[in-house]
Amino acid sequence: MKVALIGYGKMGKTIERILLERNHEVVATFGREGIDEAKLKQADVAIEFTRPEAVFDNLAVCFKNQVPVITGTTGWLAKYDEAVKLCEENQSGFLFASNFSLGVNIFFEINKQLARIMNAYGNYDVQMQEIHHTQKLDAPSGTAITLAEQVIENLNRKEGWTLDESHGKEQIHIDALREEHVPGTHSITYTSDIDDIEITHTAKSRDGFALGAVLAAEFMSGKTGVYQMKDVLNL
Ligand SMILES: NC(=O)C1=CN([C@@H]2O[C@H](COP(=O)(O)OP(=O)(O)OC[C@H]3O[C@@H](n4cnc5c(N)ncnc54)[C@H](O)[C@@H]3O)[C@@H](O)[C@H]2O)C=CC1
Ligand SMILES: O=C(O)C1=N[C@H](C(=O)O)C[C@H](O)C1
Repeated sequence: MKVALIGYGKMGKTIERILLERNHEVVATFGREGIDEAKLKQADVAIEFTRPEAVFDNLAVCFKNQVPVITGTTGWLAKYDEAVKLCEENQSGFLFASNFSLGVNIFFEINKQLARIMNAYGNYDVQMQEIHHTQKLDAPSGTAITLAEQVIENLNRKEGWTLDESHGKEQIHIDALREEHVPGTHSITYTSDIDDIEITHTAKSRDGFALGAVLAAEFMSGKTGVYQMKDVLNL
C-alpha cells in the first residue's frame, strides 16, 4: 500500500515506523508547508495527524483528489458533519477516530455496557479523568469526549459533560490533567457512599494508536464512503 502522511510529528513518525514494519511504502510526507497534490495522488490512502485548525483543509484536498483519508486529529469535531458532506459530494473515502487503539475501542464497548447497567443504580454518580502529555493542545481529549457521549447515550440521568468542577447533577465532570510524557490515560468512575467502580485504559506508548491507524488505512485503501473504527475492528 502506498501511503501519504499528512503531519509528521509524534504520530506521523510512529505511524511511518509501523507502516514500514508492515511492508507498506510512504510515498510522501507533508508538514506545515501544505500538500503537493501531484505527490498526494500517488498514494492509495492518506493518514492525517496534524492540528485542530489544519485538519479540515487537509481533508478537503484529499476528497478533491479522491484519495481515501483517515484522520485521528482531535479538537475539530464542530466541522465533522461538513467534512462528511464534502466527502460524499466528492465520492471519496473518509474515516475519523478519536482513538485508533484496539484497547481503547474495546474499552469503548465496556464503557457503554457499564453505563447501561448503572441505570438501575441511581445512588452512583459518574465522573471521568483523562491525563495526557503537556504538548497536547485540546482539552478534554477527543477520547474523553467519545467516552462521555457514550455514557450520555446509555445512562438516562446524564445529559451533558463539562470541565467545570461546579456542575449540575445531570452533567458529567471531566477532569483533564496534563503531565510530562503521558501518552494517554482515561478513567470512568462511578462513586457511591459505599464504594467506587472504576475502569481505566492506560496507553503505554503511541504504538497502539499508530497500529490502529495503519489497520484503518489498510481497510480504507480503495474504498469510498464514510466509516468508523468499529467497521475496521468488527466490534
Ligand atoms: N486518534 C488517535 O488515536 C490519536 C490522535 N492524536 C491526535 O493527533 C494529533 C497530532 O498529534 P501529534 O502527532 O502528537 O502532534 P505533533 O504536534 O507531534 O504533530 C503534529 C504535526 O502536524 C504538523 N502540521 C501542523 N499544521 C499542519 C498542516 N497544515 N498540514 C500538515 N501538517 C501540519 C506539525 O508541523 C507537526 O509536525 C492531535 O490532534 C492529537 O490529539 C494523537 C494520538 C492518537
Ligand atoms: O494528543 C494525544 O496525544 C492523544 N490524543 C487523542 C485524544 O485526544 O483522545 C488520543 C490519545 O489519547 C492521544
